[in-house]
Amino acid sequence: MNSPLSYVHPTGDSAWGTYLSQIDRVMPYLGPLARWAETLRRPKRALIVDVPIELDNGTVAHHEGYRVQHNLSRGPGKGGVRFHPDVTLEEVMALSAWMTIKNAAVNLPYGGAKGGVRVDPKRLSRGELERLTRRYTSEIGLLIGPTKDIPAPDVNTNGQIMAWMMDTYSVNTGSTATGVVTGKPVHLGGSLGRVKATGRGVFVTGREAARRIGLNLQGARVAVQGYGNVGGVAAQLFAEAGARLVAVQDHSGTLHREAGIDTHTLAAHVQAQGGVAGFPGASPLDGEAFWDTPCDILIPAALEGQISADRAGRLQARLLLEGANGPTVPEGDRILGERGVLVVPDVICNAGGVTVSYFEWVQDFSSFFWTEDEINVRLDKIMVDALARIWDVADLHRIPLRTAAFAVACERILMARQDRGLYP
Ligand SMILES: NC(=O)C1=CN([C@@H]2O[C@H](COP(=O)(O)OP(=O)(O)OC[C@H]3O[C@@H](n4cnc5c(N)ncnc54)[C@H](OP(=O)(O)O)[C@@H]3O)[C@@H](O)[C@H]2O)C=CC1
Ligand SMILES: O=C(O)CCC(=O)C(=O)O
Repeated sequence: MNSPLSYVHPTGDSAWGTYLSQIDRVMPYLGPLARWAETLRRPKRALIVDVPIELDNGTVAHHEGYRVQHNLSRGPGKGGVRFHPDVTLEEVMALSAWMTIKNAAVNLPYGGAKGGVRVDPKRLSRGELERLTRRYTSEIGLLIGPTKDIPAPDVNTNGQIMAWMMDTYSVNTGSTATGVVTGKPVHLGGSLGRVKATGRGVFVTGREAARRIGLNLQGARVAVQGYGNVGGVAAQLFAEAGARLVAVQDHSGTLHREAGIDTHTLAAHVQAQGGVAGFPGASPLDGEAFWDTPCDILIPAALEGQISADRAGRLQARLLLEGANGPTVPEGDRILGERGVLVVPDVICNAGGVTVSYFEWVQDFSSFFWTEDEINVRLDKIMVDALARIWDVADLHRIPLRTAAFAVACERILMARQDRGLYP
């Protein structure tokens, strides 16, 4: 293929390269729908925006922001917004594509989208963060809307940022548009259960996978990379089920305690100190040694590309639950398969967040709100049923769960593409 667009031929283990290799692997299972598969290799549209803000010291700083709508065949775009100093267009493209696959894998009526701003939010004051969020929202206002594309939290974004996004969009359009973002505070049209939903989904898929391979959660050793929204909640739910957190890592440090780390005290420490480093209830460990820690379940819940070929060859777990998006590079994935490590892939494992985002969006449209129990029961059922369907396809073709999840999702996406046709 001869294309001036660099995204068609990414290099190395970039997130977009990882995604494209996952598409390559699903091709033999698409039958006649393979005719439409090229559409999955190209984002439908990508917007790059300049986000200027006045800093507290009076200077003006410019930040690059993105919103990518990878595919809208099954419904409006849906996916989070990331604030991180390493965010790139190519990374947001990959994250938006994984949203397309994820939303279809759990059968939500959405396409896939994602956004990001290249900024270190930890260096901004609250006022600077609010100005950045509002300006970014206005800039991507061309694309977003309750029936067009609905952002949500991702790394370094939260309910407060969603509240500012909702307010900015509402002011700009002269309406109260609660349905323009999900992951909002509950008193502003948010849903009960959304904050914990991604970690809960990781736990539910992990519980089901463990049951199927005969791994008892009682006493199981869990290692978690990233103790934020996803990793922190998943660790707490596994601990409540009788497992013990033996190792944890974030940017600030790595901790180990064979007898188990108290997940609630650690969460309070992270909240107060900004990271796991210095937590008195465990011993510090060298960062790379995290990947050699004896454990039964490993949960990468930080960023992409963490499980390299080398780490895949060393890690000790029987079960790998991808809380993060894209944590495993293709060669790492191949090695894990050879070593018999069961990988529950991101596109199903961390789909609990977007599932409860969908519940939030539905509740906003009807202005009728559900109880937390109703939400958790429905979430559990959707995750269990989606995993069961993917497991059946994996068994049928003797393929990894990731390829099976892509097969289920791509069939739904490409059927929609085929039936809608190409021309307006
Ligand atoms: N929030 C959601 O609903 C969803 C999130 N996800 C995915 O889950 C992952 C985590 O997101 P979320 O929990 O929301 O983000 P948070 O910002 O809440 O937490 C991210 C965590 O990852 C840690 N981290 C970041 N970089 C590194 C690194 N290089 N090494 C070790 N730890 C690191 C952070 O530590 P530190 O603060 O020290 O940098 C922090 O503990 C992402 O891949 C995200 O896309 C997927 C589905 C939904
Ligand atoms: O809740 C959502 O809409 C999207 C969450 C997200 O960004 C993700 O699943 O990666």
